[in-house]
Amino acid sequence: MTDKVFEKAITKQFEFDEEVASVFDDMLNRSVPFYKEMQRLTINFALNFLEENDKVYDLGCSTASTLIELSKHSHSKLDLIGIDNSEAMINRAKKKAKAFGVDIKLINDDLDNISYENAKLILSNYTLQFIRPLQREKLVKKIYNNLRNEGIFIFSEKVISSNKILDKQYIDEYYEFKKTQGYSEFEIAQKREALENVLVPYTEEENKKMILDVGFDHCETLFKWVNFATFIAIKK
Ligand SMILES: C[S@@+](CC[C@H](N)C(=O)[O-])C[C@H]1O[C@@H](n2cnc3c(N)ncnc32)[C@H](O)[C@@H]1O
Ligand SMILES: O=C(O)C(=O)C[C@]1(C(=O)O)C=C[C@@H](O)C=C1
Repeated sequence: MTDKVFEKAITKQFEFDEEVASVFDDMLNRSVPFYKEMQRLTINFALNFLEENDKVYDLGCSTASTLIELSKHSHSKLDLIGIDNSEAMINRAKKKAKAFGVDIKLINDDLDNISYENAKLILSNYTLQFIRPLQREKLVKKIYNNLRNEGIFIFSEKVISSNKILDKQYIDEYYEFKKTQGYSEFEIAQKREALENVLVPYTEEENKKMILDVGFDHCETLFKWVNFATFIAIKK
């Protein structure tokens, strides 16, 4: 279904509710530049590190697109677990996984309430940005603690620039992208307002610092388009 969520005047902050979930795959494809390429890279790099029966968690899995693609491309049997606190997203994820014949454990809960023990790989694309900064640091520490030695964390985030002039250019460039995807200036402005204080982006450097501060041995940028970045972090 096509995303028309912000064609009408907004009455509340952005939420991953039934209305958003029903158009989410289209929303993400049209709102995140190179989303499909980012997903392809996430999967290819993930597969380099995975072996038979490894445990893989997707934190904020939404409709389970990434886990379904990972499963389709893996030659080994993997233990796939997706977590999302939006019931509407998890319901869609369950239907999609069934339709694709993919075995994924899908859990409708807050990321705080679940242990990701013994994970070889943790994925989290465009989810940390929705976690309050204090909680975010705690969650990243938990991710580190739950990963096995030599475990991998791949995550993507909307990012800002610490340079005010460049940051304004980032935003302008991103809104130009949204226009090319068929969003009107009204829809863009409405969504911007709805996301205010809900999506809290860090700079690329702040993201890397947060990762290294909790103990990861290595963190680097795998992919970046202006204000969207994908990172890979390795635990020793
Ligand atoms: C932008 S979407 C993620 C997109 C998805 N990773 C993908 O690539 O298709 C963010 C997701 O995180 C979920 N989320 C946000 N905060 C959460 C929390 N505290 N616990 C669990 N899920 C959360 C939302 O419900 C939403 O589905
Ligand atoms: O920042 C925006 O305007 C976006 O649309 C980005 C973004 C994201 O990065 O998650 C925000 C909410 C939706 O989940 C889809 C895309």
